[in-house]
This record gives sequence, C-alpha cells and structure tokens, in this order.
Amino acid sequence: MRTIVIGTRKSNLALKQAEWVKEKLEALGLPYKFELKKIMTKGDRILDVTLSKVGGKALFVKEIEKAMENEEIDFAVHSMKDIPSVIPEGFVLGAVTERVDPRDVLISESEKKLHELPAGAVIGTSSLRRQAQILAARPDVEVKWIRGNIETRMRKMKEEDFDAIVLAAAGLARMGWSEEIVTEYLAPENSLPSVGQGALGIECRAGDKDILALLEHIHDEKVARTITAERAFLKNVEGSCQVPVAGHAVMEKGNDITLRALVASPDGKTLLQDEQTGSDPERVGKIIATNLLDRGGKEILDQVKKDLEG
Ligand SMILES: NCc1[nH]cc(CCC(=O)O)c1CC(=O)O
Repeated sequence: MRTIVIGTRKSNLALKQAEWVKEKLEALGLPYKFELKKIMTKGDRILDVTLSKVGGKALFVKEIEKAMENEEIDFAVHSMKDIPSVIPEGFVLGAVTERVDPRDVLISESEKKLHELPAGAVIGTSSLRRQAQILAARPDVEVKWIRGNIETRMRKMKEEDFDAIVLAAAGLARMGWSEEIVTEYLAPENSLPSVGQGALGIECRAGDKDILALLEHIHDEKVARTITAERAFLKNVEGSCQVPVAGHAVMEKGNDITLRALVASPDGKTLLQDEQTGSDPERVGKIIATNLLDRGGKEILDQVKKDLEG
C-alpha cells in the first residue's frame, strides 16, 4: 500500500488544515496510507519582521516546493490566500477545497464594534489590506502591527496595548475557537477579504498523475471558479508581495461569477473598488484589475512596493 506524504507548515493552523485534508482522503477508503510531514519555512522563522518587508507570501511556500521536488512530500496543503498568484514551473494547484466563512472578524477587549470603538483606539493587524480598510472606515483610530499566529495575537491583545485585533473567521473556526470570542463579523463593505480567504489550496508536482487523480476527490469546482477570478485579479494587479488589495467572488445562479475587488492606499484615504459579473473567471478578474490600475491603482501599488523595498 502506497504511503502518501502530506506536507504542511508547522503552525497549529497549518496542522489543522492538513489534518482536515488527510481525514477527507482517508474517508474515501482508497488503498493509500497518509502521513503528515511538518516543514519549517523561512516565513515561520522570521516572525518578528513585517511580513511584507521580508518577501511576502513566497516565504511560506519555497521550502515546501523544494520538499516536493525532492519527493520528501507528495503534496502540500496551504491556506489558499498564502499561495502566490503565480505558481512556479513544475508545480500546480491540484485541488481547491470547499470554502468556509471568508469574512474578517474584529475581536475587541471592550466588545465594542468597529464603529463603536473610541477615537484613538489601537487596532492590531499585520496586513496592509486590513489596515487600509480599517482606516477608511475609521480614520480616527490607530493601526499597529501585530504578528504571530492566532494564539499569539490573542495573547498580545490582552497583554499589550491593543484595543482590538482583526483576524480571519476561517482561521478561528479551523482552530476550534468559539464564535463567542468574535465581537463583529466584518461586512465586505468594511473589510473585503483577501483573495482566496477561507479555502485551502493543494499544491503538487505538475506531472504526478496519481496524486492529481487523488486530489480530484476533494476539489470543489464552484469554489475553484470563484478563486480563479480572484487570483486573476491578483495576478493582473501585480502578484508577488503583500500589498493592499482585496477580492472576493461568488457564484451566481447559472454559471456566472461576480467579483468584487479593491486596491487601497495603506492610509485608507483612497479606496478604489469595482464589481463585475461574467462567465469567464479569468476575464472578470482581468477587467477589474485593468480598471483599478487605470483609475490610480498603479500609482498606489508602485508607491507601496517602493516603500516595502526601502
Ligand atoms: N495571513 C495568515 C493567514 N493565512 C490564512 C489564515 C486563515 C484564513 C484562511 O484560511 O483564509 C491566516 C490568518 C488570518 O489572516 O487571520
């Protein structure tokens, strides 16, 4: 019986995600054994630096791709939103899983919602996307960088000087945290999610037919279509590092997809948004990207990238 080795980062959230995939595959009753292998990535090692300054998303996937290349693992489970918009030659997205709640949530010590927090309140996030949207909704609060996994951020909120933090509902749910700790599920108008948020992406070797056939069983084509639109937007606005862009797509009745996306300045003063519906996800994503870049998004993103390099 062939043993299939599933690669994962070693954070608790990554482990939960990989275990979820392992259980789904085991439930199929196929003649395979499944094993998890934890891989320490550069992104996990440098948790004290702002993520966008040290190279962004690629930091979490490079070592994992190396392990696939060396056949130490057969495929890797990632949070979809951590996968760069362009996947390197030799690897493919073998499956996109069902999506859980894609929204961001606000957790505040005083249990005050975003619009109830006092002026000067300090909100913790390490995402320019969240920062921009918080400041657009509440220009009178302060955003401070907070890093670390979910447990660390919850602890820092209590021990340090944060009135509230913003996290993904999906991460909390997967970690088994009770919904009771959530103060507010943020509407897309206040915090449009990250491209891919709430879904898992499974990356494997491009030519591995057995693994690709296996992964078909946990692939959700409807979710994949929405994510194709979101990622087409991301790829066409730039792709690589962590910049203040957001995008969320839903399936309409029939086969149409509606994508809402934005490009924002980090200070939240400019928020460029667009929404388009169409049947070709690549095209919907590209139309919005072109639109937002033309309307001033290009200047914003060029400036952000310059600041990140500096
Ligand atoms: N940026 C880190 C990250 N990557 C994936 C998730 C969980 C959400 C998901 O799976 O989409 C999180 C935590 C967060 O943003 O709060």
